[in-house]
Amino acid sequence: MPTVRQLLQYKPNGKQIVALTAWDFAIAQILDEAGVDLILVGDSLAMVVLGYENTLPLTLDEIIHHAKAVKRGVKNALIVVDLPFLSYQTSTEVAIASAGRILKETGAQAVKLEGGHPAMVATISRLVEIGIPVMGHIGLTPQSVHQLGYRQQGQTETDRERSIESALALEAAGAFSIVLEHIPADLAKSISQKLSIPTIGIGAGADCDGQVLVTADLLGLTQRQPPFAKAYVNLRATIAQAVQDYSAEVKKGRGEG
Ligand SMILES: Nc1nc(=O)c2c([nH]1)NC[C@@H]1CN(c3ccc(C(=O)N[C@@H](CCC(=O)O)C(=O)O)cc3)CN21
Ligand SMILES: CC(C)C(=O)C(=O)O
Ligand SMILES: [Mg+2]
Repeated sequence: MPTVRQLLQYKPNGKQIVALTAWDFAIAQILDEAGVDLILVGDSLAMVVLGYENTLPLTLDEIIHHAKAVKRGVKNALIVVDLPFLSYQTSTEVAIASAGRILKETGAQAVKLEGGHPAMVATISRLVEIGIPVMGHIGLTPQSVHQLGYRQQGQTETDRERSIESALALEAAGAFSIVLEHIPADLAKSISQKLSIPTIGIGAGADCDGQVLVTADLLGLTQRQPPFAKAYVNLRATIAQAVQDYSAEVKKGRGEG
């Protein structure tokens, strides 16, 4: 079972980190049995599972409910849980209380917080100090959708420099890894080279130290997905076909359901 410490050995050993999101027992069990290194209970579940327009409405209670189910399905992978919008931004004390609830109530080993500005870096430093492993997340931070939209970040020179500064500050604060979302591949490569902790990319090119994807996108369950998300199977079509086959049998009076 990769602990946070073991995961840190991947980069020096030239090993890529395989990460995916999960939101319930069955999905978590399948990913874990397939050998995924890191399972993220991402707040994207607000959109792909709960049908919200963006990730903002998700509550701490809701993500804890899902993270507990995920934990029951996992034997080996490291479990990281997203802190939902406004469960950590208002003060370090609020962040400690929220992250503490996640570790205590779900059994997950780490939390992820969006942003790399000085106040967030200070909060992360305090969380790490009290024993809570933290994953950073910079570039496109979906909890700031009303300011950023879902456009690629890190395009201007100022923005590139700010991203690099944030990444270095997060590493110095003790983050064990950083998600780089929707930034140019050359910027992600340069950040990855500057850091000793592993970067996990999503829409950030191949030159990161690992990759993460929203599992609903990988499975072809989502109707609207980001341009960088690759579906490896079309489960929407597979499920629709199975439901049609079942319906046809029931209507003929030959179904068992
Ligand atoms: N299913 C799913 N997959 C994800 O990867 C994901 C979520 N949901 N929800 C939370 C965020 C939102 N993400 C997104 C969503 C859309 C784009 C997208 O369509 N970007 C376009 C145009 C954006 C615009 O201009 O508004 C692009 O070309 O960058 C990117 C990332 C990534 N995250
Ligand atoms: C896309 C990943 C990094 C995420 O934060 C999520 O799924 O919520
Ligand atoms: Mg998230």
